Amino acid sequence: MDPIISIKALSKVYDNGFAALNKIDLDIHRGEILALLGPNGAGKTTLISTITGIVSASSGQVLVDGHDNVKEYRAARQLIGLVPQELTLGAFETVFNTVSFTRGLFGLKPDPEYINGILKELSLYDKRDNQLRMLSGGMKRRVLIAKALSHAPRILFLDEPTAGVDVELRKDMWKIVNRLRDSGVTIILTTHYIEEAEEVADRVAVIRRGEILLVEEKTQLMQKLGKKQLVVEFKQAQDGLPDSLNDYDVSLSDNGNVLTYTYDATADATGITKLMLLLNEAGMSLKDVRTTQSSLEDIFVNLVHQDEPIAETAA
Ligand SMILES: Nc1ncnc2c1ncn2[C@@H]1O[C@H](COP(=O)(O)OP(=O)(O)OP(=O)(O)O)[C@@H](O)[C@H]1O
Repeated sequence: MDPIISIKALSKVYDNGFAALNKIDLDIHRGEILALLGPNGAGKTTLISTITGIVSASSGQVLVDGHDNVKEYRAARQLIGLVPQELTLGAFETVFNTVSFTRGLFGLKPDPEYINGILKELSLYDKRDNQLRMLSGGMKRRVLIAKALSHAPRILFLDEPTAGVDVELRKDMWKIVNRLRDSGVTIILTTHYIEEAEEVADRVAVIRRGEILLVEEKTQLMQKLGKKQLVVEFKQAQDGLPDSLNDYDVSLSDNGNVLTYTYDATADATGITKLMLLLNEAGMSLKDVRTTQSSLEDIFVNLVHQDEPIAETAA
């Protein structure tokens, strides 16, 4: 199937000479949830802004369902809903009118029933006649989501949707994301909450210094890069390990009380059965055994912070 968004050699150099995107190539599949992960300043917002036409690219091309996002801006933009990171709303308009007006900007006929449905889903319905300036920050964020959905877009961009929002909104947001996904909407989100990406995304793209480091199915990424460890606790501390374990990636810790074996969980033979036999033969009695698996967060930190000092994390 054709990608719904096709990005080719996309670069952005800001007026001050800073290169925020460097020849990005990325295909976004129809109906997927793609999480864009990257440290602060990696270029996530610039990428989203360039695709949605808020920022102009320095070179390269973006096709949105076949429409060039510059030459056929209206056709491309029509397909896209964007929930920006910043609260960008007027003050005196009412909730309902703001959302309805945004729909009108896309050249669509008013549809109060549809708009009211969105407002209900976002717990904004009883505030529909309130002026925006009367709303709390969380409620304003809900209005931004309602605006983004006002023209029933086929593609939804969420830039840091849950940064600083309360638990209720986070839950509502994932409910909406799931409903949209079930109806075939493609969703691209940036997040600092890696466990969120781990939970909701189908694919993960890691971006660093304006370059895509990798883009991969989440489950494959975790299998490929995720290491599994078997942790064995002994009944008695061990002075060292027998030679029979020389071929194993094992280490002793905790004053000889704990052995850790790192293995590839995707391999046909993990070596665990043999290892257990060898430990038994060596007379090493076990008190406890458990396994641990590296999370997407471990993988991400390893990837992104290779050869550079640890950057700031969560916004
Ligand atoms: N208008 C601008 N002019 C010059 N540099 C800019 C401009 N906007 C962003 N940048 C720089 O481009 C880089 C990428 O910024 P961007 O906001 O895209 O990153 P991000 O990955 O979204 O970061 P964060 O996670 O902090 O939101 C940063 O170094 C930023 O300082």
